[in-house]
Amino acid sequence: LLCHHSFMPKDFPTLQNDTFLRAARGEETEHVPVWCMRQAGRYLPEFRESRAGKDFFDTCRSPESCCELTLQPLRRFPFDAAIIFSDILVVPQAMGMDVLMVAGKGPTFPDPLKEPEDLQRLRTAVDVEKELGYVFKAITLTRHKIEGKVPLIGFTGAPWTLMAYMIEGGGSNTYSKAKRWLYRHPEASHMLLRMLTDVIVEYLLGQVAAGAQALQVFDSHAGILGPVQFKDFSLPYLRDIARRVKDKLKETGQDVPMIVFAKDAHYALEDLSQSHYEVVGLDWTIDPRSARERTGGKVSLQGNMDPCALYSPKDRISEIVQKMVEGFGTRGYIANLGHGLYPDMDPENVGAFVEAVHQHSKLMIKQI
Ligand SMILES: Cc1c2[nH]c(c1CCC(=O)O)Cc1[nH]c(c(CCC(=O)O)c1C)Cc1[nH]c(c(CCC(=O)O)c1C)Cc1[nH]c(c(CCC(=O)O)c1C)C2
Repeated sequence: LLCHHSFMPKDFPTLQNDTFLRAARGEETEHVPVWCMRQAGRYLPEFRESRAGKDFFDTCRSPESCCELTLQPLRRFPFDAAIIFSDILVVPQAMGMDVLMVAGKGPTFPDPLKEPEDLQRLRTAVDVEKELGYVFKAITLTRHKIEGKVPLIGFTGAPWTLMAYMIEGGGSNTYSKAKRWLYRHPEASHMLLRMLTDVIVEYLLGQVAAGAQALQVFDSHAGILGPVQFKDFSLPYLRDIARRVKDKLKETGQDVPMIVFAKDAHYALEDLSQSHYEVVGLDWTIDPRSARERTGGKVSLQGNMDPCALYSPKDRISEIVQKMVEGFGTRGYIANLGHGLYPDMDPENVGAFVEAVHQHSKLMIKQI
């Protein structure tokens, strides 16, 4: 990897607001930092306009488009972090699978994995620089264009979540095709999860070399697994990713906070807090105070307002935010939603959410 990326000084602008990075490390801040999953998304009219008539994955392959879409929410709201516009499904593409974005349906694999023999169709040694270099270019460009206003987050899908899409061929209610593999083909499942893990490690290291200042791993479909299957088929790979990325970064003296978001995996909270990630992301089904107790102050927490709370009037949003911040406490806390923004949400209410986090937390921190 070193020889590919040739850690050339990229002369990035100086970071002016490191609140998000300090909170990730559990350090003191003047306010609680806040960002939203899917903050670069369809709830913004300017996003819909930029994306209009263009293929989704063509957009992902254009560093200029990714940069513009990443910056759009920052022009409207004082978010404390940006997340690079891309998608988790670029990794299966890099491994040789076709993925199309079908309007009104979502991501679709025309030829999903059906049986273990299909693993032979996947590229074994993936050259991430060749297959995913466009993401690295987007990150480097965006890191320049963000002008040091806030840190830039890179991300990946977790092995289990990507495996689920590769077998289902798209979204699903039951994920029964993918879960069938876990019960019927455990060895092939582990082989696929290992292949994904290897690509993901290189992919995340490439993102950091390109300029990502934090990394989030999305295990969006963790909740469809129970505690036993999560321990067997997801957790070991999540841990392996953090361990290998961190060990490699240490060699070059880099320290990049990592966030794990295993949606609906409340049963795994204790394990997740001891899986080498600085931050554990939470969905809205977990009570803030009990999340703190169960993670024992070992990690920072991120989350977890129900996205649908954004349908409330603004004064109600402010009350909900206040309770949430009181529940988590202001130290080692990054405010976010429990999942992504939906396309029909009112940008004004997103602004109210961000403002409420800043306002309430500033007051609370002053009183400490
Ligand atoms: C805005 C967007 C994205 N992907 C998709 C869209 C909507 C389609 C469009 O704009 O045309 C399709 C798009 N991509 C995906 C889906 C979900 C499909 C399904 O499961 O039914 C859709 C509609 C798959 C996907 N893609 C992603 C996840 C993990 C997070 C999560 O759980 O929501 C998942 C599961 C990650 C993702 N995806 C995206 C980002 C960057 C923007 C940001 O967050 O601000 C990120 C981080 C961008």
